Amino acid sequence: MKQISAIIEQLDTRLAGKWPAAAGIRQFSYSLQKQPDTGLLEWLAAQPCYPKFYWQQRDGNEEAAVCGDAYSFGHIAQAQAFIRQFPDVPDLHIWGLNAFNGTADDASAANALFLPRIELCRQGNTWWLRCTLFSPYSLQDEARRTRLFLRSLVASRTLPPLTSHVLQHQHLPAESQWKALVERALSGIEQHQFDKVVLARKTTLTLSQPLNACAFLAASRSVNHHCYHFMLAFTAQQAFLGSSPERLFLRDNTELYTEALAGTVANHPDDQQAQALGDWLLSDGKNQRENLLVVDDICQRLQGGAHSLDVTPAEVLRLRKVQHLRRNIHGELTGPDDAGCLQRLQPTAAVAGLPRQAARKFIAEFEPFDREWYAGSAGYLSAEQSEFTVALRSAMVKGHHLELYAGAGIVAGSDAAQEWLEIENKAAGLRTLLEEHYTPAVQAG
Ligand SMILES: C=C(O[C@@H]1C=C(C(=O)O)C=C[C@H]1O)C(=O)O
Ligand SMILES: [Mg+2]
Repeated sequence: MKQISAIIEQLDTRLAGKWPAAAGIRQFSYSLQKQPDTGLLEWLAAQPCYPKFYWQQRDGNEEAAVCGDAYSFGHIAQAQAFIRQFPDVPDLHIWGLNAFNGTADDASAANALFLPRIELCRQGNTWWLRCTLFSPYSLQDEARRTRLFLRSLVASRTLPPLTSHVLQHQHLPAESQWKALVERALSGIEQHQFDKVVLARKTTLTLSQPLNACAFLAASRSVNHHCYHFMLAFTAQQAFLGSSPERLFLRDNTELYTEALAGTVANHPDDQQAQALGDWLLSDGKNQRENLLVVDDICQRLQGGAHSLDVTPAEVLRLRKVQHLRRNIHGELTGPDDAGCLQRLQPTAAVAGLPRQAARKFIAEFEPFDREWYAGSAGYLSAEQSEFTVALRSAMVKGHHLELYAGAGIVAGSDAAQEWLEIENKAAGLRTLLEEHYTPAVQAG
């Protein structure tokens, strides 16, 4: 990464100049003349600073590795207000995670959004490095701190192979509790407390060695196609990561792109068999209901915030372990308001249920663990464009432990055993990277 070290040297020289001992913000951008020698994830893996965040858009064209926090935000409304304060710095990007419960109105919500000191980005075949200085007190002090930070950056290394293997696993809820929970949800549906509730499971894997989160994400990225790949490393031992197929929203000025991704069947390595499963999915009443409830929820939630909503017919999205029903939703926003979009859309009925409040109450009361980052969102916001993925097919790395999350939408007609298989298949997207021979049973259909 010679180019990167050359840019860092240039930056250092710039920062060594005279800076006002007053509040301020500055941004410097450098384009890379050619493709860096190693990937952005490899570069990020080597950096000894936290937090650090990685993101790759699901079409594979946009990638970012960002680190060092120039400023952090507990709520997207604060992040948005910050960006609006500086219209003369149009490229301010704030990256990170919103927790599942992170859209509560109180601004004390503990989300993990930050304005990075360094961003290394790619769009198609164009790479650039951006450095941001911000201080509410003294740019002079901040320039000095940033120079120290730049000196802590190191060259990329190749990622270590994945050598951890699984010693044991523990499901929460266990299969018998899951069945009881699904029955309880079905009686809530029968009694008209709600139409849909999404129930999830946390599986703790005990590993033979601590897991390198970047190497794990790289392994996932190489096989789990058509997904967003994201990781927030909090410390050297703790990181939340995932490979999710689901867009929460993309905002391009006032254009809004979102989707209803719900309804699931297993995938099959054989194309014909996969197609037969996909055809079954398209015609299955329970899965169509699951998906249409998400469309209803999103359209209701966007009322007053967006108009000219357009919903495409259902299509099948084929992933490595599962296939889903997807309907794309496009609308025109009344204004470029990311905090408003998040508030309206997170959590959608694809990960919570419908009506939202009743479903959330059921989850809070009966799900036997705290979702934390799972089913929240991961991505970025900026003045012009913002995008968040739903933080599914995700896991928390905690040294020797990996906590894997997976959930399924329960609607009238759901069967507890089938829904268990569905979450096994969803969790398999990450789990099989450590247990090659782990094969959840193929779902009926
Ligand atoms: C809740 C999850 O996935 C969601 C639930 C789905 C379903 O029940 O069919 C499908 C896609 C996702 O919206 C998960 O992966 O954990
Ligand atoms: Mg489902």
